[in-house]
Amino acid sequence: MAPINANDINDAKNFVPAKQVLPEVETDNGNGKASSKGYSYETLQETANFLLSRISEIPSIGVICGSGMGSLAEIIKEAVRIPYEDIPNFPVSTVEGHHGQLVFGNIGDVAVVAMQGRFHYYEGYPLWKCCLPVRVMKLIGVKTLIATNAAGGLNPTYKIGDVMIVRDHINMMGFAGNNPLHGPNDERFGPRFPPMSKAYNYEFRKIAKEVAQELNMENIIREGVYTCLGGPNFETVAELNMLKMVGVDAVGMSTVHEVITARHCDMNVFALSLITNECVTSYADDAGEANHEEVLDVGRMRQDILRKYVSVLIDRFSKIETNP
Ligand SMILES: O=P(O)(O)O[C@H]1O[C@H](CO)[C@@H](O)[C@H]1O
Ligand SMILES: Nc1nc2[nH]cnc2c(=O)[nH]1
Repeated sequence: MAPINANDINDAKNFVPAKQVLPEVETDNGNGKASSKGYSYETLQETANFLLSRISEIPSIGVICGSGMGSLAEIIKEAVRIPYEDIPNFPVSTVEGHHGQLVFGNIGDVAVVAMQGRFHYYEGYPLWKCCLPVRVMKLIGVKTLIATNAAGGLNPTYKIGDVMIVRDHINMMGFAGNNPLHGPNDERFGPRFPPMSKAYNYEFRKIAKEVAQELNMENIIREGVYTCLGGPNFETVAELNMLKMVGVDAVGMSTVHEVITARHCDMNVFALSLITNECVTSYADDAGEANHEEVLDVGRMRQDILRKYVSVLIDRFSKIETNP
Protein backbone atom coordinates (compact mmCIF):
# COMPACT_ATOMS: atom_id res chain seq x y z
CA MET A 1 0.00 0.00 0.00
CA ALA A 2 1.36 3.50 -0.87
CA PRO A 3 2.28 5.59 2.20
CA ILE A 4 -0.08 8.48 3.01
CA ASN A 5 1.60 11.81 2.44
CA ALA A 6 0.81 15.31 3.73
CA ASN A 7 -0.70 16.41 0.39
CA ASP A 8 -3.27 13.59 0.51
CA ILE A 9 -4.30 14.72 3.98
CA ASN A 10 -4.61 18.34 2.83
CA ASP A 11 -6.68 17.24 -0.21
CA ALA A 12 -8.98 15.31 2.07
CA LYS A 13 -9.37 18.32 4.40
CA ASN A 14 -10.15 20.62 1.46
CA PHE A 15 -12.69 18.24 -0.09
CA VAL A 16 -15.88 20.13 -0.91
CA PRO A 17 -18.99 18.04 -1.56
CA ALA A 18 -20.63 18.60 -4.98
CA LYS A 19 -23.78 19.96 -3.39
CA GLN A 20 -23.38 22.14 -0.34
CA VAL A 21 -26.98 21.81 0.76
CA LEU A 22 -27.58 18.25 1.84
CA PRO A 23 -30.93 17.02 3.07
CA GLU A 24 -31.45 16.30 6.70
CA VAL A 25 -31.54 12.57 7.26
CA GLU A 26 -34.56 10.90 8.81
CA THR A 27 -33.96 10.91 12.53
CA ASP A 28 -34.67 8.44 15.25
CA ASN A 29 -37.67 9.58 17.31
CA GLY A 30 -36.43 8.05 20.55
CA ASN A 31 -38.29 4.74 20.43
CA GLY A 32 -36.00 3.10 17.93
CA LYS A 33 -38.30 3.86 15.00
CA ALA A 34 -37.54 6.45 12.37
CA SER A 35 -39.75 9.51 12.73
CA SER A 36 -42.55 9.63 10.16
CA LYS A 37 -44.68 12.43 11.52
CA GLY A 38 -44.42 14.53 8.39
CA TYR A 39 -45.55 18.15 8.13
CA SER A 40 -48.98 19.15 9.33
CA TYR A 41 -51.76 20.10 6.96
CA GLU A 42 -51.37 23.71 8.14
CA THR A 43 -47.63 23.76 7.39
CA LEU A 44 -48.21 22.49 3.86
CA GLN A 45 -51.02 25.00 3.46
CA GLU A 46 -48.43 27.72 4.18
CA THR A 47 -46.28 26.31 1.38
CA ALA A 48 -49.28 26.19 -0.94
CA ASN A 49 -50.25 29.78 -0.05
CA PHE A 50 -46.71 30.95 -0.79
CA LEU A 51 -46.90 29.36 -4.26
CA LEU A 52 -50.41 30.67 -4.91
CA SER A 53 -49.14 34.18 -4.17
CA ARG A 54 -46.57 33.80 -6.97
CA ILE A 55 -48.83 32.56 -9.78
CA SER A 56 -51.79 33.92 -11.70
CA GLU A 57 -53.52 30.69 -12.75
CA ILE A 58 -54.20 27.53 -10.76
CA PRO A 59 -52.68 24.48 -12.44
CA SER A 60 -54.97 21.49 -12.99
CA ILE A 61 -52.19 19.06 -13.96
CA GLY A 62 -48.90 18.42 -12.18
CA VAL A 63 -45.96 16.74 -13.92
CA ILE A 64 -42.98 15.16 -12.18
CA CYS A 65 -39.98 15.04 -14.52
CA GLY A 66 -37.87 11.90 -14.23
CA SER A 67 -34.08 11.65 -14.35
CA GLY A 68 -32.79 13.18 -17.57
CA MET A 69 -36.35 14.22 -18.49
CA GLY A 70 -36.26 17.75 -17.05
CA SER A 71 -36.60 19.18 -20.55
CA LEU A 72 -40.28 18.19 -20.42
CA ALA A 73 -40.75 21.38 -18.41
CA GLU A 74 -39.24 23.45 -21.20
CA ILE A 75 -42.43 23.22 -23.25
CA ILE A 76 -44.21 25.27 -20.60
CA LYS A 77 -45.14 28.73 -21.88
CA GLU A 78 -45.31 31.91 -19.80
CA ALA A 79 -43.23 30.02 -17.29
CA VAL A 80 -42.82 31.10 -13.68
CA ARG A 81 -39.86 29.21 -12.22
CA ILE A 82 -39.49 28.91 -8.47
CA PRO A 83 -36.31 27.25 -7.13
CA TYR A 84 -36.91 24.74 -4.36
CA GLU A 85 -34.56 26.69 -2.06
CA ASP A 86 -37.03 29.61 -2.15
CA ILE A 87 -40.11 27.56 -1.24
CA PRO A 88 -40.93 27.33 2.48
CA ASN A 89 -40.68 23.77 3.88
CA PHE A 90 -39.50 22.32 0.53
CA PRO A 91 -36.60 19.88 0.29
CA VAL A 92 -33.80 20.51 -2.25
CA SER A 93 -32.70 18.30 -5.16
CA THR A 94 -29.28 16.68 -4.86
CA VAL A 95 -29.20 14.32 -7.87
CA GLU A 96 -27.58 15.06 -11.24
CA GLY A 97 -30.31 15.38 -13.87
CA HIS A 98 -32.77 16.91 -11.37
CA HIS A 99 -32.75 20.70 -11.68
CA GLY A 100 -34.58 21.63 -8.48
CA GLN A 101 -37.38 24.01 -9.37
CA LEU A 102 -41.13 24.20 -9.86
CA VAL A 103 -42.21 25.51 -13.24
CA PHE A 104 -45.72 26.98 -13.49
CA GLY A 105 -47.30 28.00 -16.80
CA ASN A 106 -49.24 26.62 -19.75
CA ILE A 107 -48.95 23.69 -22.10
CA GLY A 108 -51.40 24.48 -24.88
CA ASP A 109 -54.49 25.78 -23.08
CA VAL A 110 -53.83 23.87 -19.88
CA ALA A 111 -52.37 25.42 -16.75
CA VAL A 112 -49.73 23.08 -15.33
CA VAL A 113 -46.99 22.84 -12.77
CA ALA A 114 -43.89 20.71 -13.33
CA MET A 115 -41.35 19.50 -10.83
CA GLN A 116 -37.99 19.77 -12.57
CA GLY A 117 -36.33 17.50 -10.07
CA ARG A 118 -37.89 15.02 -7.66
CA PHE A 119 -36.80 13.71 -4.27
CA HIS A 120 -35.61 10.18 -3.69
CA TYR A 121 -35.35 8.08 -0.57
CA TYR A 122 -31.66 7.38 -1.23
CA GLU A 123 -30.92 11.12 -0.96
CA GLY A 124 -31.69 10.76 2.73
CA TYR A 125 -35.27 12.00 2.70
CA PRO A 126 -37.98 9.97 4.41
CA LEU A 127 -40.69 8.89 2.00
CA TRP A 128 -43.26 11.38 3.32
CA LYS A 129 -40.81 14.17 2.48
CA CYS A 130 -40.10 12.79 -0.99
CA CYS A 131 -43.84 13.10 -1.57
CA LEU A 132 -44.43 16.45 0.10
CA PRO A 133 -44.68 18.24 -3.28
CA VAL A 134 -47.58 15.99 -4.27
CA ARG A 135 -49.60 17.12 -1.25
CA VAL A 136 -48.64 20.72 -1.96
CA MET A 137 -49.87 20.26 -5.54
CA LYS A 138 -53.16 18.98 -4.19
CA LEU A 139 -53.48 21.99 -1.89
CA ILE A 140 -52.94 24.46 -4.72
CA GLY A 141 -55.68 22.79 -6.77
CA VAL A 142 -53.95 20.21 -8.98
CA LYS A 143 -56.37 17.41 -9.90
CA THR A 144 -54.15 15.11 -11.99
CA LEU A 145 -50.60 13.90 -11.46
CA ILE A 146 -48.41 12.74 -14.34
CA ALA A 147 -45.31 11.07 -12.89
CA THR A 148 -42.46 10.24 -15.27
CA ASN A 149 -39.36 8.26 -14.46
CA ALA A 150 -36.29 6.61 -15.89
CA ALA A 151 -36.29 2.87 -15.30
CA GLY A 152 -34.41 -0.30 -16.07
CA GLY A 153 -36.25 -2.61 -18.45
CA LEU A 154 -36.71 -6.03 -16.91
CA ASN A 155 -39.24 -7.40 -19.38
CA PRO A 156 -37.04 -9.14 -21.97
CA THR A 157 -39.08 -7.70 -24.85
CA TYR A 158 -38.33 -4.12 -23.79
CA LYS A 159 -35.65 -2.11 -25.55
CA ILE A 160 -33.72 0.95 -24.48
CA GLY A 161 -35.73 4.03 -25.41
CA ASP A 162 -39.12 2.30 -25.02
CA VAL A 163 -41.81 4.18 -23.12
CA MET A 164 -43.83 2.15 -20.63
CA ILE A 165 -47.27 3.28 -19.53
CA VAL A 166 -47.45 2.17 -15.91
CA ARG A 167 -50.43 -0.17 -15.47
CA ASP A 168 -49.66 -0.98 -11.85
CA HIS A 169 -46.85 -1.09 -9.33
CA ILE A 170 -45.41 -3.38 -6.70
CA ASN A 171 -44.51 -1.43 -3.58
CA MET A 172 -41.39 -3.36 -2.53
CA MET A 173 -40.42 -0.78 0.07
CA GLY A 174 -43.95 -0.93 1.44
CA PHE A 175 -43.60 -4.69 1.97
CA ALA A 176 -40.96 -3.77 4.54
CA GLY A 177 -43.26 -1.21 6.18
CA ASN A 178 -41.74 1.86 4.55
CA ASN A 179 -44.67 3.85 3.21
CA PRO A 180 -45.21 7.60 2.67
CA LEU A 181 -48.48 7.32 4.62
CA HIS A 182 -46.79 5.71 7.63
CA GLY A 183 -47.58 7.60 10.83
CA PRO A 184 -50.63 9.54 11.99
CA ASN A 185 -53.26 10.05 9.29
CA ASP A 186 -54.85 13.43 8.63
CA GLU A 187 -58.29 12.78 7.13
CA ARG A 188 -58.14 16.18 5.40
CA PHE A 189 -55.66 14.56 3.01
CA GLY A 190 -57.36 11.19 2.75
CA PRO A 191 -58.47 8.01 4.50
CA ARG A 192 -56.35 5.85 6.81
CA PHE A 193 -56.63 2.84 4.52
CA PRO A 194 -56.73 4.01 0.90
CA PRO A 195 -57.34 1.42 -1.82
CA MET A 196 -54.65 1.05 -4.51
CA SER A 197 -56.26 -1.44 -6.90
CA LYS A 198 -57.11 1.36 -9.37
CA ALA A 199 -54.08 3.52 -8.75
CA TYR A 200 -53.31 4.19 -12.43
CA ASN A 201 -56.37 5.73 -14.08
CA TYR A 202 -57.90 3.41 -16.67
CA GLU A 203 -59.19 6.20 -18.97
CA PHE A 204 -55.80 7.90 -19.03
CA ARG A 205 -54.05 4.65 -19.95
CA LYS A 206 -56.54 4.06 -22.76
CA ILE A 207 -56.03 7.59 -24.10
CA ALA A 208 -52.24 7.21 -23.81
CA LYS A 209 -52.34 4.11 -26.01
CA GLU A 210 -54.54 5.87 -28.58
CA VAL A 211 -52.27 8.92 -28.65
CA ALA A 212 -49.22 6.68 -29.06
CA GLN A 213 -50.85 5.28 -32.20
CA GLU A 214 -51.66 8.74 -33.54
CA LEU A 215 -48.03 9.77 -33.06
CA ASN A 216 -46.71 6.57 -34.66
CA MET A 217 -45.14 5.48 -31.40
CA GLU A 218 -46.68 1.98 -31.39
CA ASN A 219 -43.29 0.35 -31.78
CA ILE A 220 -41.92 1.95 -28.60
CA ILE A 221 -45.00 2.04 -26.38
CA ARG A 222 -45.44 -0.67 -23.73
CA GLU A 223 -47.67 -1.10 -20.73
CA GLY A 224 -46.45 -2.80 -17.61
CA VAL A 225 -45.70 -3.06 -13.92
CA TYR A 226 -43.15 -0.80 -12.23
CA THR A 227 -41.43 -1.28 -8.95
CA CYS A 228 -39.39 1.09 -6.83
CA LEU A 229 -36.43 -0.02 -4.76
CA GLY A 230 -34.70 2.18 -2.22
CA GLY A 231 -31.44 2.60 -4.19
CA PRO A 232 -28.98 4.18 -4.69
CA ASN A 233 -27.22 1.06 -5.96
CA PHE A 234 -28.56 -0.61 -9.07
CA GLU A 235 -29.75 -4.17 -8.54
CA THR A 236 -27.88 -7.45 -8.39
CA VAL A 237 -28.59 -10.16 -10.94
CA ALA A 238 -30.33 -12.27 -8.29
CA GLU A 239 -32.54 -9.36 -7.21
CA LEU A 240 -33.55 -8.64 -10.80
CA ASN A 241 -34.36 -12.28 -11.45
CA MET A 242 -36.54 -12.33 -8.35
CA LEU A 243 -38.40 -9.20 -9.47
CA LYS A 244 -38.88 -10.70 -12.94
CA MET A 245 -40.45 -13.79 -11.40
CA VAL A 246 -43.05 -11.74 -9.54
CA GLY A 247 -44.11 -9.88 -12.69
CA VAL A 248 -42.13 -6.63 -12.63
CA ASP A 249 -41.49 -5.10 -16.07
CA ALA A 250 -39.46 -2.03 -15.10
CA VAL A 251 -37.38 -1.08 -12.05
CA GLY A 252 -36.65 2.35 -10.63
CA MET A 253 -36.17 4.27 -7.39
CA SER A 254 -39.16 6.63 -7.37
CA THR A 255 -42.80 7.15 -8.38
CA VAL A 256 -44.51 4.42 -6.29
CA HIS A 257 -44.61 6.52 -3.11
CA GLU A 258 -45.62 9.63 -5.08
CA VAL A 259 -48.51 7.72 -6.63
CA ILE A 260 -49.63 6.38 -3.23
CA THR A 261 -49.60 9.91 -1.82
CA ALA A 262 -51.52 11.26 -4.82
CA ARG A 263 -54.18 8.54 -4.67
CA HIS A 264 -54.49 9.00 -0.91
CA CYS A 265 -55.58 12.60 -1.56
CA ASP A 266 -57.80 11.57 -4.48
CA MET A 267 -55.75 12.85 -7.39
CA ASN A 268 -56.01 11.13 -10.78
CA VAL A 269 -52.74 9.46 -11.67
CA PHE A 270 -50.91 8.62 -14.86
CA ALA A 271 -47.29 7.44 -14.96
CA LEU A 272 -44.69 6.76 -17.64
CA SER A 273 -41.34 4.98 -17.44
CA LEU A 274 -38.66 5.69 -20.00
CA ILE A 275 -36.64 2.50 -20.35
CA THR A 276 -33.08 3.77 -20.08
CA ASN A 277 -31.17 0.53 -19.67
CA GLU A 278 -31.67 -3.20 -19.93
CA CYS A 279 -31.61 -4.88 -16.54
CA VAL A 280 -28.78 -7.39 -16.33
CA THR A 281 -30.23 -10.80 -15.53
CA SER A 282 -27.28 -13.01 -16.41
CA TYR A 283 -23.81 -13.54 -15.01
CA ALA A 284 -22.25 -13.61 -18.48
CA ASP A 285 -18.88 -11.88 -18.51
CA ASP A 286 -19.88 -9.57 -21.35
CA ALA A 287 -23.17 -8.45 -19.70
CA GLY A 288 -23.13 -4.68 -19.22
CA GLU A 289 -23.63 -2.68 -16.02
CA ALA A 290 -26.25 -0.01 -15.30
CA ASN A 291 -24.98 3.53 -14.83
CA HIS A 292 -26.55 6.94 -14.27
CA GLU A 293 -24.82 8.53 -17.29
CA GLU A 294 -26.57 6.12 -19.64
CA VAL A 295 -29.86 6.88 -17.89
CA LEU A 296 -29.40 10.61 -18.51
CA ASP A 297 -28.25 10.06 -22.12
CA VAL A 298 -31.36 8.06 -23.01
CA GLY A 299 -33.49 10.82 -21.45
CA ARG A 300 -31.82 13.34 -23.74
CA MET A 301 -32.18 11.01 -26.74
CA ARG A 302 -35.93 10.71 -26.20
CA GLN A 303 -36.64 14.29 -25.13
CA ASP A 304 -38.33 15.44 -28.35
CA ILE A 305 -40.73 12.55 -28.62
CA LEU A 306 -41.54 12.67 -24.91
CA ARG A 307 -42.24 16.38 -25.02
CA LYS A 308 -44.64 15.87 -27.91
CA TYR A 309 -46.30 12.86 -26.28
CA VAL A 310 -46.74 14.50 -22.89
CA SER A 311 -48.09 17.73 -24.38
CA VAL A 312 -50.76 15.84 -26.35
CA LEU A 313 -51.60 13.74 -23.29
CA ILE A 314 -52.03 16.87 -21.18
CA ASP A 315 -54.42 18.30 -23.76
CA ARG A 316 -56.49 15.07 -23.91
CA PHE A 317 -56.48 14.45 -20.17
CA SER A 318 -57.69 17.98 -19.52
CA LYS A 319 -60.72 17.39 -21.72
CA ILE A 320 -62.20 14.40 -19.96
CA GLU A 321 -64.16 14.08 -16.78
CA THR A 322 -62.74 11.08 -15.03
CA ASN A 323 -63.25 9.23 -11.83
CA PRO A 324 -59.89 8.32 -10.35
O1 LIG B 1 -36.92 7.74 -10.98
P1 LIG B 1 -36.12 8.82 -11.58
O2 LIG B 1 -36.04 10.02 -10.72
O3 LIG B 1 -36.55 9.15 -12.97
O4 LIG B 1 -34.61 8.29 -11.70
C1 LIG B 1 -34.16 6.96 -11.84
O5 LIG B 1 -32.86 7.05 -12.36
C2 LIG B 1 -31.92 7.22 -11.29
C3 LIG B 1 -30.81 6.21 -11.48
O6 LIG B 1 -30.12 6.42 -12.66
C4 LIG B 1 -32.68 6.95 -10.01
O7 LIG B 1 -32.95 8.16 -9.34
C5 LIG B 1 -33.94 6.29 -10.50
O8 LIG B 1 -35.03 6.49 -9.65
N1 LIG C 1 -33.45 0.70 -9.56
C1 LIG C 1 -33.18 1.09 -10.80
N2 LIG C 1 -33.41 2.35 -11.14
C2 LIG C 1 -33.14 2.72 -12.40
N3 LIG C 1 -33.30 3.89 -12.99
C3 LIG C 1 -32.89 3.77 -14.27
N4 LIG C 1 -32.47 2.53 -14.50
C4 LIG C 1 -32.62 1.85 -13.35
C5 LIG C 1 -32.37 0.50 -12.97
O1 LIG C 1 -31.91 -0.33 -13.74
N5 LIG C 1 -32.67 0.18 -11.68
